[in-house]
Amino acid sequence: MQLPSAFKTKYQRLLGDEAPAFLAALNEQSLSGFRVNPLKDGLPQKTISQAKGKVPYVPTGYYGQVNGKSLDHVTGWVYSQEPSAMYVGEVVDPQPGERVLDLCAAPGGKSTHLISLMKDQGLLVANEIFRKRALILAENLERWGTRNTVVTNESPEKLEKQFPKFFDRILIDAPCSGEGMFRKEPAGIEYWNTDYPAECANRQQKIIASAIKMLKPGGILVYSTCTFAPEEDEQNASWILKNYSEMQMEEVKAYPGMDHGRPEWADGNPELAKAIRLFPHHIKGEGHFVAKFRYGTPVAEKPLRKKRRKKKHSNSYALTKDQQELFTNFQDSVIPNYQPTRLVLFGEQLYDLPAGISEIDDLNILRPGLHLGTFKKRRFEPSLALALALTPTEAKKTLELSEEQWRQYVHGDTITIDKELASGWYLLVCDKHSCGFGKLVQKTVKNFYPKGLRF
Ligand SMILES: C[S@@+](CC[C@H](N)C(=O)[O-])C[C@H]1O[C@@H](n2cnc3c(N)ncnc32)[C@H](O)[C@@H]1O
Repeated sequence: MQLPSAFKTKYQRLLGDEAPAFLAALNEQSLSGFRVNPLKDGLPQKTISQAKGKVPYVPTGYYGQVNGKSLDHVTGWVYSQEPSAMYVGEVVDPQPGERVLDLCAAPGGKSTHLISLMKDQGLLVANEIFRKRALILAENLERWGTRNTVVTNESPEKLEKQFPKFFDRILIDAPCSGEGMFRKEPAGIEYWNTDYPAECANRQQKIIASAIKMLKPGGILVYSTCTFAPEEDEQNASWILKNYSEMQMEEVKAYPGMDHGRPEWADGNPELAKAIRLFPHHIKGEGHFVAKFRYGTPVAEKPLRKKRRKKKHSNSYALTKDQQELFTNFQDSVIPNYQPTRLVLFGEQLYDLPAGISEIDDLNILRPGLHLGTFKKRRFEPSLALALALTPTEAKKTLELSEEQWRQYVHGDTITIDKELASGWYLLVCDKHSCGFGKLVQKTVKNFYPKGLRF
């Protein structure tokens, strides 16, 4: 790998004797990993059988690669994520029932991890500023099968106005100079110049300022980057401590192979050693920095009688009587135990909006919770997202597919079965993986797998 000479000189100066090992590690192969999905009803044994061991600091993490066309991947039982990046979610440590914001979330590695740790209870707002990337984020979260995640496509400045002092935890996985990913994504080297880290640091401070306004008293902010640059790492952590007297650093546990933050690379404040650094010459993974802060002390929560703003949307998202009946009929016959939190209608699309979020009018929302399906002329068509959010035991009507039939299904073919079954909607299941809905008419399963996802 051809590293810029100014980059090498910088890290020779900062790392001294360690620099040769550091620079040599950047010329080695990057490491792959994956996390398994605890929201699904079982383990992705096929993918796990090809793993190259467990990641010691992430209970759901493995070293190894995922086949993007495998049943495990397509149905969201695994997420491909670089091993160092997996530690960030563990540091955030979100709890079931909390309100959590992943402010820079696409493509969704950390969001899928956070909602798993939350056991899909509470509220995760996964935000991405760029629309194209936000669409990928929504798709990855859909595959993961989460009910309580809302995907927004907003700037941090816009969100701060909607959610003042709202979140228990916020993750800023900041857009950065990406030095830690050079060996995984060498194209990033082309953007690098000596001023780039300072430019990124400036942008990161604006994001941090917005995030702090959205933290509840006592709330947690985790700030992470995938760069080695002190300007974006310790110097930004120090900027937080200097500018926000309520923000205190919390110790991030350093597992074997992890380094502490380097106070001497900022203003010497010993608190900065509470952050951690992941260097590729010390750990099996790419470069990362993670710092954790607490915002003041918690105050007792007021009962929820505060009136935030007029609920002008309360009727605009409501279902008509006919639509309500169509959905209830589907629910009764296929998923009688599914209890929606709040049904909301966007055009013809029906969603289940998680509890805890009401301010949806003024936000650019790509996914207002779980997509349940679409109303067509006098019928309701359940979505792939709903299928992926259900375990087979949650459906009253399931249809077992062989792996070969599943391949036909994701290819868009109709499937013929040899049993006599009642016509209607079925949750399609292959080797315990819920994989979509199919409509049985006589012995033919009509294919509703989205055209854009077929392969
Ligand atoms: C490091 S990536 C996030 C990776 C993601 N957390 C994951 O684990 O998959 C940083 C994200 O920040 C977004 N971003 C860029 N500029 C931003 C800004 N000014 N405010 C908020 N997010 C921004 C990028 O588009 C990018 O998706």
